[in-house]
Amino acid sequence: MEKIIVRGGHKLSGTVKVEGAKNSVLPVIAATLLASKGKSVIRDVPTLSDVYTINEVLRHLNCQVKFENNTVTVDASEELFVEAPFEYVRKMRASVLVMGSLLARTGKARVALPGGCAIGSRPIDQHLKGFEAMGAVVRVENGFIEAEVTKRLKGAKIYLDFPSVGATENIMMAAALAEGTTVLENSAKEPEIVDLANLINAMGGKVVGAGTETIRIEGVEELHGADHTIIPDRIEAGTFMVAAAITGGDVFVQGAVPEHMSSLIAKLKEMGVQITEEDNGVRVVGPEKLKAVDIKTMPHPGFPTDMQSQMMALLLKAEGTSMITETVFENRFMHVEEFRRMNVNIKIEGRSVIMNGPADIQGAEVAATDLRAAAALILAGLVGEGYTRVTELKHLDRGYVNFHGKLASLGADIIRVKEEAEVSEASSEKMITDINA
Ligand SMILES: CC(=O)N[C@H]1[C@@H](OP(=O)(O)OP(=O)(O)OC[C@H]2O[C@@H](n3ccc(=O)[nH]c3=O)[C@H](O)[C@@H]2O)O[C@H](CO)[C@@H](O)[C@@H]1O
Ligand SMILES: C=C(OP(=O)(O)O)C(=O)O
Repeated sequence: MEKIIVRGGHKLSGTVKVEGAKNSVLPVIAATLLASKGKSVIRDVPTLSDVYTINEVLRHLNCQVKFENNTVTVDASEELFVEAPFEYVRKMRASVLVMGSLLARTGKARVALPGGCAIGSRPIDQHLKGFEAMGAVVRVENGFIEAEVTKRLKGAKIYLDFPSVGATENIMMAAALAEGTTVLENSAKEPEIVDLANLINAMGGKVVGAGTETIRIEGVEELHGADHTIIPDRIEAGTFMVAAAITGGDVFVQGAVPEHMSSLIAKLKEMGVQITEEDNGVRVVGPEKLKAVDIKTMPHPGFPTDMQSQMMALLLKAEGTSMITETVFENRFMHVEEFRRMNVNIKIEGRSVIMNGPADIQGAEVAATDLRAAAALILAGLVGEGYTRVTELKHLDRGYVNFHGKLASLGADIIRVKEEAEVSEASSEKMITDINA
């Protein structure tokens, strides 16, 4: 098992470059299934375990997929298979995003039931409601969801009960090849939705209104491959902005798009963090003292749930009482228990947590409970007294490329080692002196 070891107390400075967005690339690769002609070339693809998983899903569905130099090339022109088995869906819930494209292309899709995960039960009823409205018959049998349509999907008017990101994406993909027009109301407005719509349009599709709450998709007979570059990852960018802020550092986050992060920028400014929008990125300067604020996660453009745990790390160091309310997922506070090992006092009250800072964070052995929790624990470790050792890095690798390496390049005292070879594999000169302290 691997672990990341971080020793707190270093201000970060320098430039860090943001990767392509994980939450964009997964639906975009799923959408390449829609192309019955030509190859799709997807650029700025991060080397994340989730990307390898979605590529495997496509290969399993009879596509040819190449991944080199941050570019994924997909040829989906052969007849497609229709089943995404449990082994992939278990690894990554976003595998369910192939369902809309498969159903539209082949008239059938079989996807293993995704089940819950550490952050909540995560049902997909809104995805299925959309497919049914377009004429599909949906069954759940033997642990699989099966959707089938006798002829072609038909455009429909669909209202989502909640602006679900995945449901908006899956329905958009299905509607792209349906007969007639689909109007999707109360759709998600995340930048990743706009990125997916841009790809579908580049493939010959007709999607308007992505990024607003009403999306109109006029179905076309056929789509072709396209060349598309993924937008920068606003959550990775936000995580490095918090890293700069928490250490009182000065970091340029290259590639960060401020318009994608207005709620985060507003909250960081309220806390006293200096943020300057520059050409091709944002510069973040952390203050001597951080101010406490309250945060409520919401669908975009509200505060992103995917930044909730990282903000919790930052608010632990703020002066005064802060409250975070999580409204998107019902169980996204698993990291609180791990933070408590670091000598901090966090109270959970229903869907909110309350903190009274600044905390005297102490290094500890902690385990990542999910992807963003992994990042948050490392962020806390950057300002902890002594060493923090973070395990369960499979979560981190789903969403961050070389996280420890990027932090080290900004001056953090951090290494990644095999657990049993903690000392011999340590590469940091600074840390190796008393790594077992
Ligand atoms: C790969 C990807 O892009 N993942 C992101 C996507 O996940 P994902 O697409 O799964 O998130 P959704 O927006 O669909 O889910 C938000 C909430 O709606 C509920 N829900 C969703 C669909 C449904 O049919 N029924 C239902 O009840 C979910 O359980 C959850 O409580 O958006 C989330 C919310 O911004 C982010 O945290 C994830 O990082
Ligand atoms: C929850 C997340 O991702 P996923 O939906 O892929 O689990 C995330 O990116 O924080």
